[in-house]
Amino acid sequence: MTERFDAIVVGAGQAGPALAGRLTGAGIRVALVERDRIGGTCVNTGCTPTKAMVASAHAAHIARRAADFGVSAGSVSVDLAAVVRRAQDIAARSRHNNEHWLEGMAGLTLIRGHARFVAPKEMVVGDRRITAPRIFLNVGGRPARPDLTGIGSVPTLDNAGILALETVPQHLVVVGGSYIGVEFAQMFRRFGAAVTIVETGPRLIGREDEEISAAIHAMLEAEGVAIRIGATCIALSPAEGGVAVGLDCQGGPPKVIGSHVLLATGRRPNTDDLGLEIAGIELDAHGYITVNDRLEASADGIWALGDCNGRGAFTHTAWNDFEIVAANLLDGEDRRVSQRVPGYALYTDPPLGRVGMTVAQAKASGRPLLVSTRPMSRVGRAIEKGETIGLMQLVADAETRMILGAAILGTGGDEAIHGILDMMSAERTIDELRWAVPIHPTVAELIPTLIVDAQPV
Ligand SMILES: Cc1cc2nc3c(=O)[nH]c(=O)nc-3n(C[C@H](O)[C@H](O)[C@H](O)COP(=O)(O)OP(=O)(O)OC[C@H]3O[C@@H](n4cnc5c(N)ncnc54)[C@H](O)[C@@H]3O)c2cc1C
Ligand SMILES: NC(=O)c1ccc[n+]([C@@H]2O[C@H](COP(=O)([O-])OP(=O)(O)OC[C@H]3O[C@@H](n4cnc5c(N)ncnc54)[C@H](O)[C@@H]3O)[C@@H](O)[C@H]2O)c1
Repeated sequence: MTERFDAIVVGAGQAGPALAGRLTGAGIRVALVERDRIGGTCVNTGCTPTKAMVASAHAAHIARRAADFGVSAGSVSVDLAAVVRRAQDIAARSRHNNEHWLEGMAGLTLIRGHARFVAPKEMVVGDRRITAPRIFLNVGGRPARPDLTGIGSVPTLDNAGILALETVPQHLVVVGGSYIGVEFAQMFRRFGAAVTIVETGPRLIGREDEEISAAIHAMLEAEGVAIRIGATCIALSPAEGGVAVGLDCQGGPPKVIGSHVLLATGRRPNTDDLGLEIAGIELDAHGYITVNDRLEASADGIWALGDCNGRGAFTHTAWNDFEIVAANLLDGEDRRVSQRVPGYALYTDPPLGRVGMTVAQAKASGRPLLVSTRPMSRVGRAIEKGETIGLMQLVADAETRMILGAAILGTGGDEAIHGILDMMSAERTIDELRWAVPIHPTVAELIPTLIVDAQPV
């Protein structure tokens, strides 16, 4: 027998549960289907445990640097099992809070299992058949597994597997020098592992401006991370003491031997096992569900939210997708994903806070620009904290005076960037931001100075 609901939500990651909450609150009967752990990637194997581990790595780093601050801390050692336990406990608390909330949600039927379309508005989950006039897909993504020669012949780690390690690897080879790769590389170096990053591109985190990539490269090298850029991992094979990582590279040895290998070569959407073709739901060339500006898919009555729609790759973008869909359906609003000012942080230490365009993107747009850059070594708060690595940079349109983008790589950069992100969201000009009176001593207090110092490009 087919069970009828007013709405089906597939995936209890970052958008699904919140949407279920709003829908049930409006008297809509919802089936929420989750095949794995409530909370999805962010809570279980992404943001939450990794940022908890970044905090442990920071503690080890500061303890080693204690003498710089006139403090004696003795010798520093890291108990990885305790680090991981702490991170897993924090993730479990978050997951349990979510589970508790969903289990008590009036009007919600929580179904455990893998959902798949069998007709345009009908899905099967195990031996249950469910149908609803509206279906919301929040199915997220998973690590891409590159097609490397010999990949099946050796053990490899991904962002989930690495959270199960109990001892510090002797030598961790990180394949992929982008967001996931550099966060894990720095933290495992600080836990005491030898670390080598192997990156195909000519620089780390290639989507950022060259100055940012260069500063992060220098910071990691200064901590002892070996970096092989312009080196593509093409093969993996067993070697004495671990894994041989075969490289196609211009310079340097064609092989790196590590005790462990982390694959951080990107993510792919969970859209290949949903039966989307049966429902007439179109995908783009990379497997993301095609959506319009209101996050409606190509088939009537279907929405796609979060990482699976390719319009964002972050927890806050998944959450904003929920806000857009809920506001449009329940509050009579006309919210669109194109209204979102894109921002994110990379949690190296110090972190990179980013919003809007890079300087390279702004230059490519052909506008007249104002650009301003300040090294963190000229920021009082950073000097006082003994953390002067990094820089802050802002780019604005010289004619309209609108801020186009900014980066703050430095202590507190993930927080300070909001001073600019909020002004961009409110569509205010640099002239208005210039007259803010920020608090001293902070990193954000230099934002008006950045504006005063901006030069035409
Ligand atoms: C290591 C790492 C660190 C990260 N750090 C950050 C960070 O610091 N900040 C940040 O903003 N983002 C970060 N991200 C990205 C962030 O985790 C994702 O953008 C976010 O989780 C996306 O949420 P989502 O709801 O779209 O998908 P997910 O959280 O992936 O949730 C999708 C859910 O759908 C379920 N599902 C899939 N298919 C089906 C099906 N057919 N039937 C039933 N259930 C199904 C899955 O089991 C999963 O629970 C990180 C990611 C990784 C991997
Ligand atoms: N702080 C955050 O918000 C945060 C942190 C981690 C991850 N994430 C999310 O996770 C997503 C995925 O991150 P990611 O870093 O895995 O992917 P990515 O797509 O950003 O980068 C993958 C990197 O791997 C390299 N690569 C691919 N194949 C290779 C090979 N064979 N040899 C060497 N290098 C190779 C690519 O050149 C690229 O630099 C990000 O887009 C981001 O949204 C966010």
